[in-house]
Amino acid sequence: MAVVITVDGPSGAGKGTLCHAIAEKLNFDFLDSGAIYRILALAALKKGIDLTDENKLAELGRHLNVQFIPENGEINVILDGENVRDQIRTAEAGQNASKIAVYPKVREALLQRQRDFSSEKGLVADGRDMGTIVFPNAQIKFFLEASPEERTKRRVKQLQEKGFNANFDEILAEIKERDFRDRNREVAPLVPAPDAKLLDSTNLSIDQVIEQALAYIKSKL
Ligand SMILES: Nc1ncnc2c1ncn2[C@@H]1O[C@H](COP(=O)(O)OP(=O)(O)OP(=O)(O)O)[C@@H](O)[C@H]1O
Ligand SMILES: Nc1ccn([C@@H]2O[C@H](COP(=O)(O)O)[C@@H](O)[C@H]2O)c(=O)n1
Repeated sequence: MAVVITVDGPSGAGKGTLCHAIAEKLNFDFLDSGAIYRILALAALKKGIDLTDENKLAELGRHLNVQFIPENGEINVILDGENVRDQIRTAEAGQNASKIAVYPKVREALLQRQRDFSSEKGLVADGRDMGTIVFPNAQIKFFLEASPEERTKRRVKQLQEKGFNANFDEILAEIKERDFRDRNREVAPLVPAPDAKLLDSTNLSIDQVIEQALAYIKSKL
């Protein structure tokens, strides 16, 4: 049976960083499920669909014309022929993704698209409901946490390194708002799967998180 490793947790906990490291180490495929919600929100705005129109969003989600094309270590995201890789990475795109992610019909419309990433090669899946809803039978599950303040510090650093201005208080408020929405929605809220290994990265370096995760994977596989 194809191996699936899930990594769920709040924004900025380090899920993407950990998933890339696991995928590289084990030569697994990688699913960035958050990108799919970001793409759908962007596609809706481009088509003039209101981000509160659940039925139209779900319809668009079922027919989303998107390809992920690797190039020079990056993944280009081609939506209706346009590379939207950078457009989906803004803070606004993250907030819009989290707004449409509350709708059950939207989540249902995107479910199979995410499951289709499962492959014989093995898959590491990054998201909010990977271990609870999308891949409930995954062999290995992680729930990666960090305090909101630490996650804000990381985001500020990340933005400053890219040459953007970053205000700590504003980013902390955005992170808390997104956390609240993700943890309290009625469908597929952000919660650890009962069988997930909890990792708190607040006081761990990237290398320490990767080391602990790989040791756990080795003990399970
Ligand atoms: N343990 C860590 N210590 C310090 N910085 C970290 C750690 N883990 C990740 N980072 C840094 O924090 C930032 C956010 O990490 P990452 O993008 O992996 O988080 P994420 O959980 O995938 O966030 P999102 O869900 O919003 O995509 C990156 O700049 C990354 O290098
Ligand atoms: N499995 C998932 C993944 C993401 N979301 C929602 O999308 C937002 C953006 O996710 P990022 O990981 O790219 O930051 C996120 O805040 C969630 O609302 C989701 O619901 N389920």
